[in-house]
Amino acid sequence: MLKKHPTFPGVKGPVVTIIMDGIGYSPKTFGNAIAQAYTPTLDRLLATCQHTFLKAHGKAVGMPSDEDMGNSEVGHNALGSGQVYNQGASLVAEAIASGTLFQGAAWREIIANAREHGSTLHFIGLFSDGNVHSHIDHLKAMIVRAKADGLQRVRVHILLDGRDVPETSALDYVGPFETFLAELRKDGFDARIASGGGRMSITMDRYEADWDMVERGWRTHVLGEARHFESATQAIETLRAEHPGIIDQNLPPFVIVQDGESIGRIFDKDSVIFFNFRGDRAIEMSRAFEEEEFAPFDRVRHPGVTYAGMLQYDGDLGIPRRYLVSPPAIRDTLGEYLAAEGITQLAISETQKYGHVTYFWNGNRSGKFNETLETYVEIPSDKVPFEQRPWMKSAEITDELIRQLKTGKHRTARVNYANGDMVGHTGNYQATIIAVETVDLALARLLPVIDALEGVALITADHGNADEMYELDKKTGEPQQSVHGIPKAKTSHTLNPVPFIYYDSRRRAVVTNPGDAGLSAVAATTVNLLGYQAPGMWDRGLLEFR
Ligand SMILES: O=C(O)[C@@H](CO)OP(=O)(O)O
Ligand SMILES: [Mn+2]
Ligand SMILES: [Mn+2]
Repeated sequence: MLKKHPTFPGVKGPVVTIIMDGIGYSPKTFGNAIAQAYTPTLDRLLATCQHTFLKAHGKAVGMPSDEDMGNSEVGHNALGSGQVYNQGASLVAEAIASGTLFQGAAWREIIANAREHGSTLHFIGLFSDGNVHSHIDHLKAMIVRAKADGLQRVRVHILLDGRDVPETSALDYVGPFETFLAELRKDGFDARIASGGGRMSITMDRYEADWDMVERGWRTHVLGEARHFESATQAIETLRAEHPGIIDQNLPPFVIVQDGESIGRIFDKDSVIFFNFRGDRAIEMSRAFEEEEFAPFDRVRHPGVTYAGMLQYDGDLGIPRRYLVSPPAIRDTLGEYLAAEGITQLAISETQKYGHVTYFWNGNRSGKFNETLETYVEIPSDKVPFEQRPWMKSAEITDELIRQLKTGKHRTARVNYANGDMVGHTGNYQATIIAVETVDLALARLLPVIDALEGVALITADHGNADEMYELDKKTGEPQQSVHGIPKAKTSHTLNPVPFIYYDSRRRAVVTNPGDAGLSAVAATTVNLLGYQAPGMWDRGLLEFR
């Protein structure tokens, strides 16, 4: 239970946390869609409200190093738990370095199964060093170990990135990886890339936004049904030539063949490792492998394999059953404390970010702590490339959020506006400016309602994205120019901090930041505003009450 705050009785109205996904802060204006956008509301807030900037990347959110950008998983975990845990990226790197990954039951079962049947070990996952969902070094370490453990045959199903790494960098990963595999093959070990495709085209759907993506992935990896190529390099080069301007994340699926036959279909008795450590985009394919009865699409053939995820992706539902590394044991979350205290909570977003404000927010658990106290609202996302609809569902989310707040039922609320991030990931600058303006407009509608209810808004973000729309040169920090002198579009998140704006027309507190506060400070801030002290394991809040 929470202890009462010594001096502050709590605000009367709702405490609303507004997460502007992918809206970080950079003082640079060139290539910064937030600076370029017309944002009268954000400008006014920054001019008139107490605010600070929070760390949203690197060690401040549990990533291995400060070179690692932030992402929605680690960002919402920190926001929703008030704590910083060593995250999947860190835990897997450590488990490989110490060898504990290979001593665990899951790895031993994967190996024993393939050895016993002389079958194939398949790896499926995001093929880059982005460290948001996966890291190619983890994949390489496991292949080396599989060979040392006596396996004969490995097949790798590569999901091309271009979203956490430069937008057309796939060959920078494929080339060296082919050399790496060729080296391992010298004494008879048979390891090859078997299939692949862009991560936004196959396999890595999330929150059941588009099961067709997963079905295409299944047909590609498992059934070997996609366009045939002799090699991944040939596939990528051909598909790029046929789709001018396409970026890696959208490349169509492909299957590698030899003598007209797919070299890597997945059969009964094979072993399969999904090597992403992040869960949202790994859950659906894991379900397709694990579930006996499966409704989302027709699998045609459901091979009986020994399946493992890099981590367990959903702690509530136990997906997948077998996993190589235990996920961070995120406990004592804000949601859990509020539920125990009898405080109502509203979580709302559109499909693309729905799990962010529920599952990630609650420490990677999909259930509620208390059915009657918690209301979760999902507004269905459009199924289009988001540069074509940069406003996404922000108006509908705002309509519903306003309606819900006016019922008076919710003491707390959290909302995620996806625009800055989802449109930022397309690399389309013009559309991203519209995305940011859309969020500004939503704030303009929402804040007066919160004010009228005598509530407070905490306006922040989970990490940057729209704040840097051009790749920056590592040495100079200036935008990289392409051959034509045009800056190179950047699709990934950034290392920038995020704003934290305390919107309270009654100005009941002042913002204090010792200088190094991160996203984990928001949970304590929330309970303080409700009139409670934060539990001891949380990072301290950002407000001092007058
Ligand atoms: O789209 C995603 O999966 C990631 C980028 O890899 O973005 P976010 O962390 O904002 O969800
Ligand atoms: Mn995000
Ligand atoms: Mn993102």
